[in-house]
Amino acid sequence: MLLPSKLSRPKQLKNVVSRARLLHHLDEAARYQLVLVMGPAGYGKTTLVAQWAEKQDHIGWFTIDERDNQLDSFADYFIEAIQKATHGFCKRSSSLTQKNQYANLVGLFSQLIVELSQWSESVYMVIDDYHLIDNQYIHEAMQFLLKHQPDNLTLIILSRHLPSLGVANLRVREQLLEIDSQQLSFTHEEARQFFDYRLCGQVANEHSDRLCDEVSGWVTALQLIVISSHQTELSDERDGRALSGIQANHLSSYLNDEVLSWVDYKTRQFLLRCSILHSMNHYLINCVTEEEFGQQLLEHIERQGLFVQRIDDGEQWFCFHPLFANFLRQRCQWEYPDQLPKWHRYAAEGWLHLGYPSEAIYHALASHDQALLLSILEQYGWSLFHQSELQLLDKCMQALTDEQRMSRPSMLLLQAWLAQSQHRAGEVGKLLVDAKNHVLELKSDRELKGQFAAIHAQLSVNTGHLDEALQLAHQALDELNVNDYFNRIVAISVTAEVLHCQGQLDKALAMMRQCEQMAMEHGVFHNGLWSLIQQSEILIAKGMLQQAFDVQEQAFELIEAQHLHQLPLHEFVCRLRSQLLWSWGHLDDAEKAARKGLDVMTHYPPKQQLQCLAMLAKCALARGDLDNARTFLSRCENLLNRGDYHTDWVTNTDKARVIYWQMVDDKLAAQRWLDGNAPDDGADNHFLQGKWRNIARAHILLEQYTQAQTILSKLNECARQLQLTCDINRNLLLLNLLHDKQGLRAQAQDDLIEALNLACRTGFISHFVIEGEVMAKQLRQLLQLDVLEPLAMQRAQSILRQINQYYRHKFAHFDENFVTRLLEHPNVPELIRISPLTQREWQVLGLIYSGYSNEQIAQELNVAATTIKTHIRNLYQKLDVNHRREAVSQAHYFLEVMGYAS
Ligand SMILES: Nc1ncnc2c1ncn2[C@@H]1O[C@H](COP(=O)(O)OP(=O)(O)OP(=O)(O)O)[C@@H](O)[C@H]1O
Repeated sequence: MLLPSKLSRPKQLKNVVSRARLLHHLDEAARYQLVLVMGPAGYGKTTLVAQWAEKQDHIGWFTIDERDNQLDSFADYFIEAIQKATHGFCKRSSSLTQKNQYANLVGLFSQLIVELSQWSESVYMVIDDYHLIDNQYIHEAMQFLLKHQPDNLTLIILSRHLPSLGVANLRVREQLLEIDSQQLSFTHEEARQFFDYRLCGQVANEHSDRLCDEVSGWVTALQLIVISSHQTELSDERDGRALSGIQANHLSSYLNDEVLSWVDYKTRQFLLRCSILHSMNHYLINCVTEEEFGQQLLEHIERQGLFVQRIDDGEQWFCFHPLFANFLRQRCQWEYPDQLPKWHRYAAEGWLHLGYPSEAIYHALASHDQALLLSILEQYGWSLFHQSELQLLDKCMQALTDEQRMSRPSMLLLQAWLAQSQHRAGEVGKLLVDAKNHVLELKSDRELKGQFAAIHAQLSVNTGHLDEALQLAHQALDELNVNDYFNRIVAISVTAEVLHCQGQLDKALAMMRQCEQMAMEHGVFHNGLWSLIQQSEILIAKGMLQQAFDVQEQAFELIEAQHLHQLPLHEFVCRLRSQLLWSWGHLDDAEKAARKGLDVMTHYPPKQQLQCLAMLAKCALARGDLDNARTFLSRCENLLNRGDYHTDWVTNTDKARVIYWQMVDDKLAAQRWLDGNAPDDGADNHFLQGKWRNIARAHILLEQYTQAQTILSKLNECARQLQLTCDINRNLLLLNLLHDKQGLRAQAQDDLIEALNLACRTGFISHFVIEGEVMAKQLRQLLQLDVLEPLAMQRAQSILRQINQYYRHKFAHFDENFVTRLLEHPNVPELIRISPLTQREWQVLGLIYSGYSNEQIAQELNVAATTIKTHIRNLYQKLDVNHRREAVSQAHYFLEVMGYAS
């Protein structure tokens, strides 16, 4: 009695993803003798072929189980499937099987071949799960069939591993069509569709793509993700992130039942041991498994469809499917906890032999063999540092004891540089004290003293101790070996930084270029990147923004070429790029660069996000988007309260805060901030200039004009003396604000004209835009007076355009906050309080005041012109005015009452 289910193709599930690229491939099947669809468990073989089979007329289907290793069972099902495909045409073969009248399978197939060759149509015979066949007679009979089969027959075999069917020969004769696991893997597009069908569009595309990559396109894993998401009852707030974890027990049971329980003891041991390797070649396999023929065993495993993937064209390197590897590693941990350290040690030694220290370290850490770890670090620690393996090295340091580190000055130095490169200044200071107290050689070993002096110099310049930094840098250069390029470059670069801070920009720039050249020549790319960053800063200070942009490009290229993406310095470049783009008014791109900086910092403590968050706040401010600016600034303030920062970091953040307070007229916050701010002496560099400017802006907001005037005059004098062009440009804008507030129109106008002329060199836009309507009003006047040079005029027009685009209608004067305060003001007419304008009407009033026509207002607010007319009619009524001019003067009055218009 034959089971019908084994003879019919599986019913298609609902919502099957149609895989056109593979179906198209299968459409070629008739031209081949054999189609082999091969891939590990659950890769979608059956579903694919069943989907294709749906449209075929003459197709037989035979799903194998273990019992079909018996010849008569195999024969019965095979012939019956052919009968179904040919509508009972092969009567003789069928009768032979029914009566069991054939000597052997080859004999039966001979008869079948004769009968089939008389059938006029193409016929397909699908055999699913062929990997379950281990009877050699069946393989031989199948080979016989393949050799003699008539042209109209195509066998389609689905198997988890390579069947013993003489496939190589068919391949050479171009009689084999293959679909392998790589082709069967779901593409991003297919995975998106898969999730769409099952979770109704709840998974964002990027998330679906990431999941697809994580499971290497293995559809069963995608299925398990969906099942897990149902079971964790995410229905209400089902979101992509919650789907990330496949329930481990589902996956384990699947892999255990479908894969591991089928393999023999030796293979199982081999798999478990190899699983500790994230990638492997024959040498590593032999090391870890202590087998001589590891590679052959692995290839055997690959043929069995045990989730082994080749990862290079040279076919030397393999890895397990990531989920299978995790599963095996977990098993290994449970079953062989005592053996694991030893196996990891073998792996570490193997990787070292092959010259891959970072892989070796990973295994040395897992083996808990500190002696091994130390010896690897002593040999390769510095080269790994220069290759930016900072996090791995940090882990190593944590794994060593204090004594182990103290007794080796080079370890201590390495640890200090690790902390330095990741902005952990406090830790660097502590390590330097430890070195001084505990490292005996430090007193006598000149070279070592020089190395410690170099890092100490770097720490000193970062913490603003310029004299000390300079003295230490000189000491280092004096004591260091001439070949110690890394430390010599540090010492020179510190000297250049000091010069930069002292305002000696040309000298600083030349020295930084020298550092860059040395760094590139000797392959110390961190330092190369650092000197590019510094050059960019100096060029910006000199007002040469385009050159700074080009240097930043070089920095990005270096990051790309030397894979420095994870380095905190990468964030520095992104942030500088963001600042520059912000200055030029390219706010979308500035925002993108800042977000990229945040991405770089994902793996570092949140503290280090401060600068990029401040940049995002500045982008929001330039757009007049106060809500968003507030959100970013709150995050900044949380971070500021939690740690100490470099002055520059605080200054940049404070800049955004003070501008925000100016925009929302928060005098209290400004006063509080001013009270807690102890200013430094001098303003020889852009850090200090920026710090003073923040203070001056706060004074202006608080109407303490004399203090502001004193600060700004000094700042500008110093900036002019040192030719800090960008700072002069910024100072002029603040002077303009101050003079405007003081009613000193002529002076304000002179400041603005000079600022605009300078902006033709610096390219500044946003510095003007953030001053909002006060700036717009003055620019309009200047344009009307026609006193600007052509280039300055163009700049003024672009600034005006941006203020109009981002800012004017959202201008703080007419936002909700402003209106609330206005209505509380005693000088506001009673009529406005009794029948106040709606928020929209205030907005329209703001635009009328800013000189917009009705059509322009309609465009700006994206409504019909007739709607605007209604708003205007209503607001005229509420303000008790009869025409536009009166409305403008009423608006002007409100602004005046609140201290804005002059
Ligand atoms: N095109 C598809 N669309 C949607 N789901 C699919 C698709 N292909 C496969 N699946 C899902 O993946 C699971 C495994 O697929 P399938 O049984 O076809 O794999 P297989 O490679 O034949 O597995 P085995 O090695 O166990 O025979 C199926 O249960 C199905 O839910």
